[in-house]
Amino acid sequence: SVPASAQGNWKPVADAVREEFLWAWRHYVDRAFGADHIKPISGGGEDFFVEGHSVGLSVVEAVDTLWLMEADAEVERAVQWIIDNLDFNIDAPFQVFETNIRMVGGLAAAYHCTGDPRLLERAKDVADRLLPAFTQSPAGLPYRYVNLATGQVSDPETNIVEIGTYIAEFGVLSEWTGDSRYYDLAKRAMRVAYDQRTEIGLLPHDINAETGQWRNREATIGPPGDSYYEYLWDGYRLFGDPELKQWYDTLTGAILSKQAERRDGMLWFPQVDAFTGEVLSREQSVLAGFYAGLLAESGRVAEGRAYHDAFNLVQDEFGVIPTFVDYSTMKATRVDNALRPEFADSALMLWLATGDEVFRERAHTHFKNMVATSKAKYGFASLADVTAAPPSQEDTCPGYWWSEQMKYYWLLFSDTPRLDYRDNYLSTEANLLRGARR
Ligand SMILES: O=C1NC[C@H](CO)[C@@H](O)[C@@H]1O
Ligand SMILES: [Ca+2]
Repeated sequence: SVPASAQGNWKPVADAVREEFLWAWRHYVDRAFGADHIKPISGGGEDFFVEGHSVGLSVVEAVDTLWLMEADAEVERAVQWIIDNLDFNIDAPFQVFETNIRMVGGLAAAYHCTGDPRLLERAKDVADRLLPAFTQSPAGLPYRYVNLATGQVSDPETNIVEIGTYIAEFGVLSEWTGDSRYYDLAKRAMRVAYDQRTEIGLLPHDINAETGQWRNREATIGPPGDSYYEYLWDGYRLFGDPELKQWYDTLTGAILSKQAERRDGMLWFPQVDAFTGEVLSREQSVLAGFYAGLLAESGRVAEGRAYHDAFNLVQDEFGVIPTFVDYSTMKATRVDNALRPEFADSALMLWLATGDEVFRERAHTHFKNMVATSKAKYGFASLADVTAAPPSQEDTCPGYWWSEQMKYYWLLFSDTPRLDYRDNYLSTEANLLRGARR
């Protein structure tokens, strides 16, 4: 039959995405409801943040996706679980960065979609429990862990992602509660890193939360550098802060001139020494794929296209993009892939920026290959080896699967009336913080 795209009719693909999501959701509800993760091969549940202390991560990550898919009875079930069970008074250290993008962001998105003030209360509650990580730090850079019950902080050996990926979630909390503390603490941490950019305008990625001193020399747009840059632009996009735009433009100018490498019309971003610009590694993390979308969103459309072209070459080569590929050899240097969503993330951003059908085609391939390789008895499984025939699965499904790629596919193919396609914002965890149309 004629492929959906040739008909210009993506509805069958949108229906397939929704069907797969609800199939996986029903198994999660039946077998692991309230667990952070389902184990999709055995049907069990597992904790993500702290052993023995699940906080319903997959429920919180799924709410806005269910809402956008108009699965309103399931939204109701998820919200009821949160109201009845979610209590953050847990005497254990939680990772500040992961708790913010997943739990603060997930609850904020659930509030944005449903308007239920009890969800905003819980987003504020868990954010307030993260604040000691910021306020206890002499340099204003958050420690990596905080005990949600006692406020005890730990681990200053951090990186620019974990000190710099808060302004979207903290910023909407400030906007929605009228308390500017959240925004101010998030921005202050970003400023510390920016003010220490090197003479060639690049940032190393590791930093000490107590002294503010750099802990390494390597610069990367992949982890653990990626969402620091993403949130500079996002803070400007969401709140119009011209200083954040100026920091983003300055650093992006340096990255494009000192950290980009062109090969056969494609663009790559090697790891380089932040002080000298010397190339240290040509390995590309699958997570770096988000950067193609960020470049396009922030007006560097040609560069965004060229970087997505590069990752599309990798997708064509491997079917599912390996966690690390060395682009000088096109060999996988890490063969697993934990259901990583970044290629689909940037496909959506590039489609929104250009309207070019090629990005829907690429995301369609990403979806088909995911179903073909990750589908297991009770849900979708991370892959241990994408180069094996067939690719081997792991008995785990990451929380971001419920928030990210299934939402990206749905928004790409469904033309849902529940999203303002012209003015919206998805966080780095794809939490919808602007653009829900109730
Ligand atoms: O920013 C992020 N980094 C890692 C995960 C997806 O790979 C997810 O938590 C989020 O997209
Ligand atoms: Ca992300």
